[in-house]
Amino acid sequence: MELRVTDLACARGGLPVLEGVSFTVQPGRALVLRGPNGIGKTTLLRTLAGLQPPLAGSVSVPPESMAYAAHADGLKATLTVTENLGFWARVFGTHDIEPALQRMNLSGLRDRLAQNLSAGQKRRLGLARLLVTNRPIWVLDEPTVSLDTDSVALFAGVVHDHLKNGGLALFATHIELGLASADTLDLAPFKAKIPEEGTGTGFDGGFDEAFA
Ligand SMILES: Nc1ncnc2c1ncn2[C@@H]1O[C@H](COP(=O)(O)OP(=O)(O)OP(=O)(O)O)[C@@H](O)[C@H]1O
Repeated sequence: MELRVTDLACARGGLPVLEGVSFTVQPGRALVLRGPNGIGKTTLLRTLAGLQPPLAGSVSVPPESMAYAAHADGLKATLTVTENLGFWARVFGTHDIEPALQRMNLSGLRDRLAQNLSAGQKRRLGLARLLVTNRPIWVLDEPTVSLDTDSVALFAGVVHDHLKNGGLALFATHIELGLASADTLDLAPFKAKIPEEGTGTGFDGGFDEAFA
């Protein structure tokens, strides 16, 4: 199943962020979204994953085909590693969590509460969740944050296998994952022209600048 995005426009906090975004990702391929902080990588991924509606344009596959992993790991703090994975396996209709535990090197931590995991271990659990979703399209926002070198390599291997099995992946990341088949898309040309620009206030319409 290919992912085709056509003339997509998206907004955050009521302001247009990106417009005219078009690309296609074929099965077995990965696309890395690039661009400076605040350009709209997270906003685009959230829109693709169906967490917010687009302002315009279309996405060729439904959100139900996608597994989305955001900055926040979305873990249940008071459940153990296996309970967390079991929960997600039930949500996504799969059963066997053992391969995911082993693949993300979590077997030795299976009975630890999620709240007692280190940042990198939490991240590995968040990524193990991808493996129990059984969904063909992975939409990943900065998936390697907090991971050490070994864990980044582990994760790259998991993504590689996903692509080899006909899945596809979309990332926002500044880290080089060493995936031979990864293409990149620079989002700078798609920055939305917003009315606040050029009013002489020096404020470019972004909220992060307002609170800096
Ligand atoms: N909840 C929000 N309400 C209002 N504006 C927001 C909100 N979240 C983000 N924004 C703004 O929307 C714009 C796009 O943010 P987004 O998080 O998509 O960028 P990004 O490219 O993912 O950035 P980074 O590389 O820093 O993660 C930024 O100007 C940001 O300040």
